[in-house]
Amino acid sequence: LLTMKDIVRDPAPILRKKAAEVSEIDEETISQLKSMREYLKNSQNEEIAEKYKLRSGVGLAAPQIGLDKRMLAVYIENTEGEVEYDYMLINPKVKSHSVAETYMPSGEGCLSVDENIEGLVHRYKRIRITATTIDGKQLELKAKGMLAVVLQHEIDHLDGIMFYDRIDKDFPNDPKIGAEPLE
Ligand SMILES: CC(C)(C)[C@H](NC(=O)Nc1cc(F)cc(F)c1)C(=O)N(CC(=O)NO)CC1CCCC1
Ligand SMILES: [Zn+2]
Repeated sequence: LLTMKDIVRDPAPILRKKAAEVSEIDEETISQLKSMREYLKNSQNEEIAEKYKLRSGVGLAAPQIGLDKRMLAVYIENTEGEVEYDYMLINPKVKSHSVAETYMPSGEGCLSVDENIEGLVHRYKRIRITATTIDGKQLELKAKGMLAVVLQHEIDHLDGIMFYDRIDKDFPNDPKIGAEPLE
């Protein structure tokens, strides 16, 4: 069971590395990716999160648990506890994206960053990605809104990019022209 002690904190070299492509989807890779998804699911369950002191997460990239592998998990429940997004992606790749940008109005955080860093992180409003799933199938995913933001944040982790790298140093809280806040 993954807990907060398994989550690598900034600054750590692995968080600044370009993660390696997953060449073979073996049993170990599948179980590692499942444990990442399980962390997110557990962290959104009140009793389990409380019991194991888990920070409630919506996405997790393999380097954040010390794995040099290009894979990520996204798990988002809505307020009624219904699953909205549930993905385990291997070798994800952004194939195209909108010109339009969006941002989380309250800024972003990160499970690997303990302090709050203020400022807007601009992301593409819509993205089209391809990835491989744990059953070895190719998947194409068109994402917008929250899912697009989470996927971009996690794919950045696979490229050694932290959310705060994308905050404007001079005008951190200024929305870019034409960017719409995530509703
Ligand atoms: C770091 C943390 C604050 C825990 C963040 N959670 C989060 O943003 N939850 C959230 C946001 C909403 F807008 C509405 C809602 F219902 C819940 C998160 O899990 N991550 C995952 C992470 O660190 N992955 O590496 C950071 C998010 C910032 C933008 C996308 C992922
Ligand atoms: Zn993060």
